[in-house]
Amino acid sequence: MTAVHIIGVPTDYGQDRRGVDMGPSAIRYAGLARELAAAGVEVEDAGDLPVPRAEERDPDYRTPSEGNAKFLRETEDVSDRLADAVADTVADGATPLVLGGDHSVAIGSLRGSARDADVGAVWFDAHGDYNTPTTSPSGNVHGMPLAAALGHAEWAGVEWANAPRLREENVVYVGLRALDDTERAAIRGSEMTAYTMSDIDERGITDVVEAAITVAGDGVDGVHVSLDLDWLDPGIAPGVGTPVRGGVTYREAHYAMERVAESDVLRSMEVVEVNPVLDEHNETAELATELAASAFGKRIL
Ligand SMILES: NC(=[NH2+])NCCC[C@H](N)C(=O)O
Ligand SMILES: [Mn+2]
Ligand SMILES: [Mn+2]
Repeated sequence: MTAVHIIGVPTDYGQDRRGVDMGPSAIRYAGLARELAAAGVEVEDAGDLPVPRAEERDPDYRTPSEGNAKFLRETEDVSDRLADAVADTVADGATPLVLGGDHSVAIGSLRGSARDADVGAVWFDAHGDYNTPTTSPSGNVHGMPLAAALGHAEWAGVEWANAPRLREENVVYVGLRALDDTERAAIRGSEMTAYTMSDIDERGITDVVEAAITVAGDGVDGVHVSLDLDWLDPGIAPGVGTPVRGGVTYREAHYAMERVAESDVLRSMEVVEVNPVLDEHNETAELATELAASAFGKRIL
């Protein structure tokens, strides 16, 4: 029986809209533990990592070399603690399910997951999250975690942010549709594999997800799945801070998560960017809960 440990990370340091720190509560309230148990996994809720409120901190405390990256010191602190929690969970033989918070939590998840093993990653997101403190148009670290983990450009050698055993060759995007110009160029120049929404239109979700899991899992010990709720169409997932029209449908999303479960390569997972302040009747949190259950083996029949 798969054991899943839930780790809440109520952080909103990575972007400008308050409320995403309530994501872990909203997802739990939507019945996450019950849904996972129904999917046949043994669930343990490890609670939330303590995260000081952003209002008590100074976003601009940084050295000039850190460029345009807000709350970088706070993000370092959260990432360090999350990396330890994720690595310890994996060492215990369980699968960590990290609840964001914004997508900056991926820095800690990836670093922890790739501490003692080679890992790949599938990034289900509208965005590339491949900015650096100097290329970022917003200064928001939630637009940077993949570049941080891979040590791209100014992120190279930033020890707390790099995932030691994650290689570009094993990183795959699914569902991209909103990239900044410098970010687009960087992704093109990288060894990562990127499937856009057009690829899903053309090839279908079945084909794209199959290919993504194969590439991410090639020659590694396990795969990290990063699920940003803005991957879905905002019509069904309105509770996100940076919505982009033209996302995947309810069934496409479930199918993708069902394939994740079947592939049996999942080492760690995170569900991020649920913002209850922007949500409608908790429907985005409910969707996040359902999708996590599918990723951990919930089946229709
Ligand atoms: N995880 C996210 N929702 N990321 C959105 C990033 C948006 C934009 N590319 C930025 O860097 O600011
Ligand atoms: Mn996104
Ligand atoms: Mn993202």
